[in-house]
Amino acid sequence: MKIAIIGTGNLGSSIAKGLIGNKSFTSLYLSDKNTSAVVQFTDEEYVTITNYNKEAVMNSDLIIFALQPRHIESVLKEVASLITKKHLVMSVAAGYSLEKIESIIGEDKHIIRVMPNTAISIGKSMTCLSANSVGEEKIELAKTIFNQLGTTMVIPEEQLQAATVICASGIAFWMRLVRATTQGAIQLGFEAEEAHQLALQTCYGAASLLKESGKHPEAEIDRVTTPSGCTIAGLNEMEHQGLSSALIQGINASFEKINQIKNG
Ligand SMILES: NC(=O)C1=CN([C@@H]2O[C@H](COP(=O)(O)OP(=O)(O)OC[C@H]3O[C@@H](n4cnc5c(N)ncnc54)[C@H](OP(=O)(O)O)[C@@H]3O)[C@@H](O)[C@H]2O)C=CC1
Ligand SMILES: O=C(O)[C@@H]1CCC=N1
Repeated sequence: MKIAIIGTGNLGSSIAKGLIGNKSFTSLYLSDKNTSAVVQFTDEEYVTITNYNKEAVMNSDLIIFALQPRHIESVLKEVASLITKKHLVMSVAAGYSLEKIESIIGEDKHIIRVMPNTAISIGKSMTCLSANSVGEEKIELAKTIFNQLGTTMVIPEEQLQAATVICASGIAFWMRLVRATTQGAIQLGFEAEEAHQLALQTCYGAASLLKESGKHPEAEIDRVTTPSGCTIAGLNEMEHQGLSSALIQGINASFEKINQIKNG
């Protein structure tokens, strides 16, 4: 498959890294005003780095627009005349609807909104997908591509904002929890690097345990909380301080914000 990524910033370069790691393309165009985030891929086979969005579109079948909401409209207009019914167009822009994309490139085009997270660079993204009606024909192809870079879920477009908060912003929320645990461990006497390793492997173990056992988190928590022990003392204090409530309120604030993000 001939793929182009237009916009190679934080997410575009992460998608590029994941695709290159998988060698899942016949050619890959990486196009940006400033290509510094992908200069490391200059010598990769079948990869072309360019400043010309039109060149990338003309040489590709699948075009992934990885631009900020305030930039995507002008870039879509720039390349609209080159996009045909043969192309599959994907957008990762948060809050930028299928309807808006259709209004620029035409509703007869295959369009899929894709919401990955930065773990796509290492093939561990949770990626949500929503297609326009024509794009439904290509949803299996999209799943095949992104299943190689993690796990996918096809959802209605109305849920894509919520999925962005839980999965795309969510990776930052989890990282903050790892960081806070590290800070706690340092206070208990570990060196910073040791503290980081302890927090990270424990977080990885918790996620892996839930994934592999299929159990509810509380069932696993019950196996850890010795009666009158230190775990329940810590958990209850965290809840007295509002841990679950803070997380849920943060998720709600993030959701309110994403619903305000417009293309401007
Ligand atoms: N970062 C993340 O984890 C996630 C981001 N998203 C969404 O992905 C999109 C991209 O986010 P992110 O990668 O963080 O943003 P970045 O700003 O890091 O990347 C966007 C890139 O597009 C470039 N660009 C701007 N205008 C043009 C143009 N006319 N032609 C070519 N390239 C251009 C920017 O260049 P310059 O900097 O010079 O303007 C920049 O390098 C956003 O819509 C965001 O909502 C979705 C999920 C996760
Ligand atoms: O913070 C943002 O707005 C973007 C969308 C999700 C992740 N980054």
